[in-house]
Amino acid sequence: MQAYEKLLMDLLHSSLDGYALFGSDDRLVYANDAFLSLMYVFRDEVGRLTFDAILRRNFHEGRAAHIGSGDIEQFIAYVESVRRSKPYRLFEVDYLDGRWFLMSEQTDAMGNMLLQIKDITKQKQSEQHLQAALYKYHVMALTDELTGVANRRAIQDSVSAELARCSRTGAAMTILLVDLDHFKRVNDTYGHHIGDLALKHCAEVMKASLRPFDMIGRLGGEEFVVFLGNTDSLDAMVIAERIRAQIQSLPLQTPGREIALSVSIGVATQNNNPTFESLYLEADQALYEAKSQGRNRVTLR
Ligand SMILES: Nc1nc2c(ncn2[C@@H]2O[C@H](COP(=O)(O)OP(=O)(O)OP(=O)(O)O)[C@@H](O)[C@H]2O)c(=O)[nH]1
Repeated sequence: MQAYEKLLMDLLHSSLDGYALFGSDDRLVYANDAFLSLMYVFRDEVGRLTFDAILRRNFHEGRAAHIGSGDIEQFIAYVESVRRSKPYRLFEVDYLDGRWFLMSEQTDAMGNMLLQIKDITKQKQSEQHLQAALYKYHVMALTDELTGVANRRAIQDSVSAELARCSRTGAAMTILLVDLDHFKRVNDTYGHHIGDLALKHCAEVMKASLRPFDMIGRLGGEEFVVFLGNTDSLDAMVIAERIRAQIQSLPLQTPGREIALSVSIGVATQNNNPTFESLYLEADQALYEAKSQGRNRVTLR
Protein backbone atom coordinates (compact mmCIF):
# COMPACT_ATOMS: atom_id res chain seq x y z
CA MET A 1 0.00 0.00 0.00
CA GLN A 2 1.30 3.46 -0.91
CA ALA A 3 2.19 5.71 2.01
CA TYR A 4 -0.65 8.16 1.30
CA GLU A 5 -3.16 5.31 1.07
CA LYS A 6 -2.08 4.09 4.50
CA LEU A 7 -2.36 7.66 5.76
CA LEU A 8 -5.87 7.88 4.32
CA MET A 9 -6.86 4.60 5.99
CA ASP A 10 -5.40 5.76 9.31
CA LEU A 11 -7.33 9.01 9.13
CA LEU A 12 -10.51 7.21 8.10
CA HIS A 13 -10.10 4.81 10.97
CA SER A 14 -9.76 7.57 13.55
CA SER A 15 -12.27 9.96 11.94
CA LEU A 16 -14.99 11.38 14.17
CA ASP A 17 -17.44 10.62 11.36
CA GLY A 18 -18.56 7.02 11.13
CA TYR A 19 -17.43 5.04 8.06
CA ALA A 20 -18.46 1.51 7.21
CA LEU A 21 -18.36 -0.78 4.24
CA PHE A 22 -21.17 -3.26 3.58
CA GLY A 23 -20.80 -6.07 1.06
CA SER A 24 -23.39 -6.77 -1.64
CA ASP A 25 -25.04 -9.24 0.81
CA ASP A 26 -25.34 -6.26 3.24
CA ARG A 27 -22.88 -7.77 5.68
CA LEU A 28 -20.68 -5.28 7.58
CA VAL A 29 -17.13 -5.87 6.34
CA TYR A 30 -15.34 -2.74 7.58
CA ALA A 31 -16.17 -0.15 10.26
CA ASN A 32 -14.10 2.58 11.86
CA ASP A 33 -14.30 3.18 15.60
CA ALA A 34 -16.81 6.04 15.28
CA PHE A 35 -19.20 3.84 13.28
CA LEU A 36 -18.96 1.02 15.83
CA SER A 37 -19.76 3.43 18.61
CA LEU A 38 -22.62 5.19 16.75
CA MET A 39 -24.25 1.92 15.67
CA TYR A 40 -23.51 0.02 18.92
CA VAL A 41 -21.52 -2.75 17.20
CA PHE A 42 -18.56 -4.64 18.77
CA ARG A 43 -15.36 -4.92 16.73
CA ASP A 44 -15.49 -8.74 16.73
CA GLU A 45 -18.96 -8.58 15.13
CA VAL A 46 -17.57 -6.97 11.96
CA GLY A 47 -17.83 -9.56 9.20
CA ARG A 48 -20.86 -11.22 10.80
CA LEU A 49 -23.66 -8.70 11.26
CA THR A 50 -25.92 -7.48 8.45
CA PHE A 51 -27.35 -3.97 8.40
CA ASP A 52 -30.85 -5.33 9.18
CA ALA A 53 -29.51 -7.19 12.21
CA ILE A 54 -27.87 -4.00 13.53
CA LEU A 55 -31.12 -2.05 13.10
CA ARG A 56 -33.20 -4.79 14.70
CA ARG A 57 -30.91 -5.16 17.72
CA ASN A 58 -30.74 -1.41 18.35
CA PHE A 59 -34.51 -1.15 18.13
CA HIS A 60 -35.01 -3.92 20.70
CA GLU A 61 -32.35 -2.36 22.96
CA GLY A 62 -34.19 1.00 22.74
CA ARG A 63 -31.28 2.99 21.24
CA ALA A 64 -30.01 4.63 18.04
CA ALA A 65 -32.55 5.66 15.36
CA HIS A 66 -35.98 6.90 16.30
CA ILE A 67 -38.46 4.77 14.36
CA GLY A 68 -41.63 6.82 14.06
CA SER A 69 -44.01 3.94 13.30
CA GLY A 70 -42.69 1.86 16.22
CA ASP A 71 -42.75 -1.15 13.86
CA ILE A 72 -39.19 -2.36 13.18
CA GLU A 73 -40.09 -4.96 10.53
CA GLN A 74 -42.06 -2.40 8.54
CA PHE A 75 -39.13 0.01 8.90
CA ILE A 76 -36.61 -2.60 7.71
CA ALA A 77 -38.83 -3.39 4.71
CA TYR A 78 -38.82 0.33 3.88
CA VAL A 79 -35.03 0.60 4.34
CA GLU A 80 -34.45 -2.39 2.07
CA SER A 81 -36.65 -0.87 -0.61
CA VAL A 82 -34.64 2.37 -0.70
CA ARG A 83 -31.11 1.12 0.10
CA ARG A 84 -29.17 0.58 -3.13
CA SER A 85 -32.10 2.10 -5.06
CA LYS A 86 -29.64 4.80 -6.25
CA PRO A 87 -25.85 5.01 -6.45
CA TYR A 88 -25.89 7.81 -3.85
CA ARG A 89 -28.39 8.62 -1.09
CA LEU A 90 -28.24 11.33 1.54
CA PHE A 91 -30.68 11.46 4.47
CA GLU A 92 -31.06 12.64 8.05
CA VAL A 93 -31.71 10.34 10.99
CA ASP A 94 -32.76 11.38 14.47
CA TYR A 95 -31.68 9.27 17.42
CA LEU A 96 -33.78 8.40 20.46
CA ASP A 97 -31.29 10.31 22.64
CA GLY A 98 -31.96 13.56 20.70
CA ARG A 99 -28.90 13.49 18.43
CA TRP A 100 -29.20 14.01 14.68
CA PHE A 101 -27.05 12.44 11.97
CA LEU A 102 -26.55 13.03 8.29
CA MET A 103 -25.97 9.70 6.56
CA SER A 104 -24.80 9.01 3.04
CA GLU A 105 -24.83 5.69 1.21
CA GLN A 106 -22.64 5.26 -1.82
CA THR A 107 -23.12 2.00 -3.73
CA ASP A 108 -20.95 0.57 -6.52
CA ALA A 109 -22.12 -1.54 -9.47
CA MET A 110 -21.53 -4.77 -7.47
CA GLY A 111 -23.72 -3.60 -4.59
CA ASN A 112 -20.90 -2.81 -2.16
CA MET A 113 -21.81 0.19 -0.06
CA LEU A 114 -19.85 2.88 1.76
CA LEU A 115 -21.92 4.32 4.61
CA GLN A 116 -20.90 7.61 6.20
CA ILE A 117 -22.44 9.05 9.36
CA LYS A 118 -21.89 12.66 10.46
CA ASP A 119 -23.19 14.14 13.70
CA ILE A 120 -25.27 17.24 12.81
CA THR A 121 -26.95 17.69 16.21
CA LYS A 122 -25.60 21.25 16.70
CA GLN A 123 -26.66 22.39 13.23
CA LYS A 124 -30.06 20.75 13.68
CA GLN A 125 -30.56 22.43 17.06
CA SER A 126 -29.74 25.87 15.65
CA GLU A 127 -32.04 25.15 12.69
CA GLN A 128 -34.82 24.21 15.12
CA HIS A 129 -34.19 27.34 17.24
CA LEU A 130 -34.29 29.46 14.11
CA GLN A 131 -37.53 27.84 12.98
CA ALA A 132 -39.08 28.32 16.42
CA ALA A 133 -37.99 31.99 16.42
CA LEU A 134 -39.36 32.49 12.89
CA TYR A 135 -42.65 30.90 13.92
CA LYS A 136 -42.78 33.10 17.04
CA TYR A 137 -42.15 36.27 15.01
CA HIS A 138 -44.68 35.17 12.41
CA VAL A 139 -47.31 34.68 15.15
CA MET A 140 -46.32 37.99 16.77
CA ALA A 141 -46.70 39.81 13.45
CA LEU A 142 -50.27 38.53 13.18
CA THR A 143 -51.33 38.78 16.83
CA ASP A 144 -52.63 41.64 18.93
CA GLU A 145 -50.16 41.74 21.81
CA LEU A 146 -52.62 42.77 24.52
CA THR A 147 -55.51 40.38 23.87
CA GLY A 148 -53.84 37.54 21.93
CA VAL A 149 -56.47 37.67 19.15
CA ALA A 150 -55.60 38.40 15.51
CA ASN A 151 -54.39 41.93 14.82
CA ARG A 152 -55.84 44.31 12.24
CA ARG A 153 -53.64 43.10 9.41
CA ALA A 154 -54.29 39.39 10.07
CA ILE A 155 -58.06 39.71 10.30
CA GLN A 156 -58.18 42.04 7.31
CA ASP A 157 -56.21 39.53 5.20
CA SER A 158 -58.41 36.62 6.37
CA VAL A 159 -61.64 38.46 5.67
CA SER A 160 -60.38 39.56 2.24
CA ALA A 161 -59.41 35.97 1.35
CA GLU A 162 -62.79 34.67 2.56
CA LEU A 163 -64.66 37.36 0.62
CA ALA A 164 -62.90 36.25 -2.55
CA ARG A 165 -63.76 32.60 -1.79
CA CYS A 166 -67.41 33.42 -1.00
CA SER A 167 -67.84 35.41 -4.20
CA ARG A 168 -66.70 32.29 -6.11
CA THR A 169 -68.81 29.78 -4.18
CA GLY A 170 -71.77 32.00 -3.31
CA ALA A 171 -71.42 31.10 0.39
CA ALA A 172 -72.64 33.59 2.98
CA MET A 173 -70.32 35.38 5.38
CA THR A 174 -70.88 38.05 7.96
CA ILE A 175 -68.78 40.33 10.11
CA LEU A 176 -69.60 41.77 13.49
CA LEU A 177 -68.01 45.01 14.59
CA VAL A 178 -67.93 44.89 18.38
CA ASP A 179 -67.17 48.07 20.35
CA LEU A 180 -67.04 48.42 24.13
CA ASP A 181 -69.49 50.99 25.48
CA HIS A 182 -68.22 54.01 27.39
CA PHE A 183 -64.78 52.50 27.51
CA LYS A 184 -63.20 55.90 28.10
CA ARG A 185 -65.10 55.95 31.40
CA VAL A 186 -63.56 52.60 32.43
CA ASN A 187 -60.08 54.01 31.78
CA ASP A 188 -60.86 57.33 33.45
CA THR A 189 -62.48 55.74 36.51
CA TYR A 190 -60.24 52.73 37.16
CA GLY A 191 -57.06 53.48 35.24
CA HIS A 192 -55.52 52.30 31.99
CA HIS A 193 -54.37 48.98 33.48
CA ILE A 194 -57.94 48.00 34.35
CA GLY A 195 -58.96 49.21 30.87
CA ASP A 196 -56.45 46.75 29.42
CA LEU A 197 -57.86 43.94 31.60
CA ALA A 198 -61.35 44.81 30.35
CA LEU A 199 -60.19 44.49 26.74
CA LYS A 200 -58.61 41.09 27.48
CA HIS A 201 -61.71 39.96 29.33
CA CYS A 202 -64.00 40.91 26.43
CA ALA A 203 -61.73 39.10 23.95
CA GLU A 204 -61.90 35.96 26.14
CA VAL A 205 -65.68 36.11 26.49
CA MET A 206 -66.08 36.59 22.74
CA LYS A 207 -63.74 33.69 21.95
CA ALA A 208 -65.73 31.44 24.29
CA SER A 209 -68.98 32.44 22.54
CA LEU A 210 -67.70 31.60 19.06
CA ARG A 211 -67.38 28.41 17.03
CA PRO A 212 -63.87 27.05 16.38
CA PHE A 213 -63.88 28.20 12.74
CA ASP A 214 -64.96 31.79 13.50
CA MET A 215 -62.21 34.39 13.72
CA ILE A 216 -61.78 37.33 15.98
CA GLY A 217 -59.45 40.29 15.61
CA ARG A 218 -58.78 43.58 17.33
CA LEU A 219 -58.78 46.49 14.95
CA GLY A 220 -57.33 48.83 17.55
CA GLY A 221 -58.59 50.69 20.63
CA GLU A 222 -61.74 49.06 21.98
CA GLU A 223 -62.97 47.83 18.61
CA PHE A 224 -63.03 44.14 17.65
CA VAL A 225 -64.17 42.42 14.49
CA VAL A 226 -65.61 38.92 14.42
CA PHE A 227 -65.61 37.07 11.15
CA LEU A 228 -68.32 34.41 10.70
CA GLY A 229 -67.76 32.13 7.71
CA ASN A 230 -70.73 30.35 6.07
CA THR A 231 -73.11 32.46 8.15
CA ASP A 232 -76.02 34.55 6.92
CA SER A 233 -77.28 37.64 8.71
CA LEU A 234 -80.01 35.80 10.65
CA ASP A 235 -77.58 33.30 12.18
CA ALA A 236 -75.06 36.10 12.70
CA MET A 237 -77.62 38.09 14.68
CA VAL A 238 -78.06 35.10 17.03
CA ILE A 239 -74.28 34.87 17.57
CA ALA A 240 -73.95 38.64 18.02
CA GLU A 241 -76.76 38.66 20.57
CA ARG A 242 -75.06 35.80 22.44
CA ILE A 243 -71.82 37.80 22.61
CA ARG A 244 -73.65 40.92 23.77
CA ALA A 245 -75.56 39.02 26.48
CA GLN A 246 -72.44 37.15 27.67
CA ILE A 247 -70.43 40.34 28.08
CA GLN A 248 -73.27 41.96 29.97
CA SER A 249 -73.69 38.99 32.29
CA LEU A 250 -69.95 38.46 32.98
CA PRO A 251 -68.55 41.60 34.61
CA LEU A 252 -64.80 42.05 34.88
CA GLN A 253 -63.61 40.74 38.26
CA THR A 254 -60.94 42.92 39.83
CA PRO A 255 -59.73 42.84 43.44
CA GLY A 256 -62.44 44.43 45.53
CA ARG A 257 -64.93 45.15 42.76
CA GLU A 258 -66.83 43.93 39.74
CA ILE A 259 -66.88 46.20 36.72
CA ALA A 260 -69.95 45.93 34.50
CA LEU A 261 -69.20 46.06 30.79
CA SER A 262 -71.33 46.14 27.67
CA VAL A 263 -70.78 46.18 23.94
CA SER A 264 -72.57 47.52 20.90
CA ILE A 265 -72.39 45.40 17.75
CA GLY A 266 -72.85 46.33 14.10
CA VAL A 267 -73.57 43.45 11.72
CA ALA A 268 -72.93 43.39 7.96
CA THR A 269 -73.07 40.57 5.40
CA GLN A 270 -71.04 40.27 2.24
CA ASN A 271 -73.95 41.06 -0.17
CA ASN A 272 -72.67 43.80 -2.48
CA ASN A 273 -69.56 44.16 -0.32
CA PRO A 274 -66.67 42.92 -2.41
CA THR A 275 -63.92 44.25 -0.13
CA PHE A 276 -63.05 44.29 3.55
CA GLU A 277 -63.26 48.09 3.50
CA SER A 278 -66.84 48.19 2.14
CA LEU A 279 -67.95 45.44 4.54
CA TYR A 280 -66.29 47.28 7.41
CA LEU A 281 -67.99 50.59 6.47
CA GLU A 282 -71.41 48.94 6.46
CA ALA A 283 -70.76 47.27 9.83
CA ASP A 284 -69.51 50.63 11.13
CA GLN A 285 -72.77 52.33 10.11
CA ALA A 286 -74.73 49.60 11.89
CA LEU A 287 -72.51 50.07 14.94
CA TYR A 288 -73.12 53.81 14.86
CA GLU A 289 -76.88 53.13 14.94
CA ALA A 290 -76.46 50.72 17.87
CA LYS A 291 -74.52 53.41 19.76
CA SER A 292 -77.01 56.17 18.97
CA GLN A 293 -79.97 53.97 19.94
CA GLY A 294 -78.59 53.67 23.47
CA ARG A 295 -75.67 51.13 23.25
CA ASN A 296 -75.61 47.54 24.59
CA ARG A 297 -77.43 46.34 21.48
CA VAL A 298 -76.99 44.60 18.11
CA THR A 299 -77.91 46.32 14.86
CA LEU A 300 -77.99 44.94 11.33
CA ARG A 301 -77.73 47.20 8.31
N1 LIG B 1 -56.80 50.70 28.43
C1 LIG B 1 -56.76 50.91 27.12
N2 LIG B 1 -57.50 51.90 26.60
C2 LIG B 1 -57.46 52.10 25.28
C3 LIG B 1 -56.66 51.30 24.43
N3 LIG B 1 -56.85 51.74 23.16
C4 LIG B 1 -57.72 52.76 23.21
N4 LIG B 1 -58.11 52.99 24.48
C5 LIG B 1 -59.04 53.99 25.00
O1 LIG B 1 -60.35 53.67 24.58
C6 LIG B 1 -61.14 54.86 24.74
C7 LIG B 1 -62.13 54.96 23.60
O2 LIG B 1 -62.95 56.02 23.87
P1 LIG B 1 -64.09 56.51 22.91
O3 LIG B 1 -63.65 56.32 21.46
O4 LIG B 1 -64.49 57.90 23.32
O5 LIG B 1 -65.25 55.50 23.11
P2 LIG B 1 -66.10 55.10 24.38
O6 LIG B 1 -65.73 55.81 25.61
O7 LIG B 1 -66.05 53.60 24.46
O8 LIG B 1 -67.54 55.54 23.95
P3 LIG B 1 -68.57 54.78 23.00
O9 LIG B 1 -67.77 53.95 22.06
O10 LIG B 1 -69.29 55.92 22.29
O11 LIG B 1 -69.47 54.01 23.87
C8 LIG B 1 -60.16 56.03 24.81
O12 LIG B 1 -60.16 56.51 26.13
C9 LIG B 1 -58.81 55.38 24.52
O13 LIG B 1 -57.75 56.00 25.22
C10 LIG B 1 -55.87 50.27 25.03
O14 LIG B 1 -55.15 49.51 24.38
N5 LIG B 1 -55.96 50.10 26.36
